[in-house]
Amino acid sequence: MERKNRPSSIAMSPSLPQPSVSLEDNIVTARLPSGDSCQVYLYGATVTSWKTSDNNERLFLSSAAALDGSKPIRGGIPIVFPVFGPPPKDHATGQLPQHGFARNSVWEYLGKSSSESMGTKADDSVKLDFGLGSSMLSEDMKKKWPHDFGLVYSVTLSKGKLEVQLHVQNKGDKAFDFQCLFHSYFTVKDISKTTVSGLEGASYVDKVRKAETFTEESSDIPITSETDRVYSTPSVPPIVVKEDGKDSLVCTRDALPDCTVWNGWQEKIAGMGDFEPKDAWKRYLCIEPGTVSSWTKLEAGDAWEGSAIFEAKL
Ligand SMILES: O=P(O)(O)OC[C@H]1O[C@H](O)[C@H](O)[C@@H](O)[C@@H]1O
Repeated sequence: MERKNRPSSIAMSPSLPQPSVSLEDNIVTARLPSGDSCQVYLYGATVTSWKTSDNNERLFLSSAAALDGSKPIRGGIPIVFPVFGPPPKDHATGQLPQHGFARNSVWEYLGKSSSESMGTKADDSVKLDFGLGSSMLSEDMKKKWPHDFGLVYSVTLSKGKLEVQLHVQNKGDKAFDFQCLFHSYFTVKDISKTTVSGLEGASYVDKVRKAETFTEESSDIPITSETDRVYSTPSVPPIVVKEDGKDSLVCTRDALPDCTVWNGWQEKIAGMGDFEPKDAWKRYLCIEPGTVSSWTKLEAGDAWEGSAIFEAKL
């Protein structure tokens, strides 16, 4: 029957492109309408891929990286927590593995949120949250670091940018000390044409020169041999990687006063079983923002947050 005064159909606005997020085989993949994408393994909550809309892979991942949970992933952005490097034997972290347990624990995917578009424009960023708590550690690890803690790691992908943020909560009744760092491996086209600026005047511990402390004099540091330095830059200026004299990556930091600059060079990389191809030392540079030159003390019930934003320029 034909209805009188039939309401006219409501005009629908064409649906706007949204970020897509999937969880498959313990890997979270996010893609923006702009074409930017990232991939995060629940193992270590390690970001293993960050591609900008030009389809350029910004992170270096070794082709021999163990991706089966048998050891930390070589490449991408492993998370260092609660200790950087070999743990000092006389410290509460003394029994833990190199760089702690966060990079070789299985994290939980807590979900995604995207920027509010209010239906007026396409969402242009997506935030992925991952959690790790004391109850998720192996019995062995719990014994080695018997603290009640909660970590929330957020990875935010937006056009040309990747933000990583770590929230640390002390859920126990005793204070604990920690260090943390984002051990980011970036791709570079040619290490011999790569420099790092933003560190002039900073003091650094040079692990290649007997772990002695120096002051950086160069405004544009060339990487010409094995480099393994922990810079302390309390005023957190942006750190800029330049390729062929042009800015290729800018790293801005919040509450992360230190930054390691690492390239193992030919000989060191030759001895690393999970680093392939062997000539890839020419095509990667680790820029690792963190807080590692001293301990951060977290009182019972307190929380701490640190973050870094990586912006692709080229
Ligand atoms: O082999 P890993 O435990 O992953 O450590 C890889 C590198 O991490 C940091 O950058 C350290 O400063 C280096 O000394 C170390 O070689």
